[in-house]
Amino acid sequence: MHNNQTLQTTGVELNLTYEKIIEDIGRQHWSIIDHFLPQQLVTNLRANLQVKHKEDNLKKAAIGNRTNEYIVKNIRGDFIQWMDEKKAGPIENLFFKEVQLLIQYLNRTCFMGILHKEFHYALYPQGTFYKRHLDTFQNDDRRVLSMVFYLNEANWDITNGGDLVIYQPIKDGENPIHIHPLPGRLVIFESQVLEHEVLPVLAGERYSITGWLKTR
Ligand SMILES: O=C(O)CCC(=O)C(=O)O
Ligand SMILES: [Fe+2]
Repeated sequence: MHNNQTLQTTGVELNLTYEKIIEDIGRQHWSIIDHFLPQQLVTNLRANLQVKHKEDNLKKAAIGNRTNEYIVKNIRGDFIQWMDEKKAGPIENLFFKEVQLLIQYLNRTCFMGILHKEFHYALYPQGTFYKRHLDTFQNDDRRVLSMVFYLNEANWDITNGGDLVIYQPIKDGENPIHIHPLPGRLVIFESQVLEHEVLPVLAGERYSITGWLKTR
């Protein structure tokens, strides 16, 4: 998407993690980065989510946009809470700082024009899933990149299920990519291009933060 000349003229310091994301997305529309967030931050964000759950502050996720929502249990079964950056505490501030650094890099090196972001915590109890969908179906064509940060316990076992499946279009058909929701892992993909689903959680509780980088 750019060359070193661009990097020099924009005065951005080369960052290999961000470069990998840009390169992966250019080639295949998605990227996986393990240990994107520091481990302690993952632990603290998970604790935040568990407290919200315990205090009954999570709401059943809905389909539709934020002003016109309806709950359809056979499409998605997760519980969510939108994050409010203005009310963020120290832990969430660290999270938003990490996201902002990536946005700055994308805007300066690839001129992606990302102006907004929105994130929510998500908890999938055992037995829940999110059927195949496109993230821009919710009347939101401003979503450019989808990001999912997995916050599962360190001992999360892949037999717990809850894999994210990304349906990568190929020449004659599609190639399903199975991604385990391992703690500390970030998955980032093009919201307008890739259909995906969350397979049923077979055991345990699946924790994450999901969000979107948006234009306009
Ligand atoms: O949690 C995941 O792996 C994906 C969630 C998702 O697709 C969504 O919230 O739109
Ligand atoms: Fe999605």
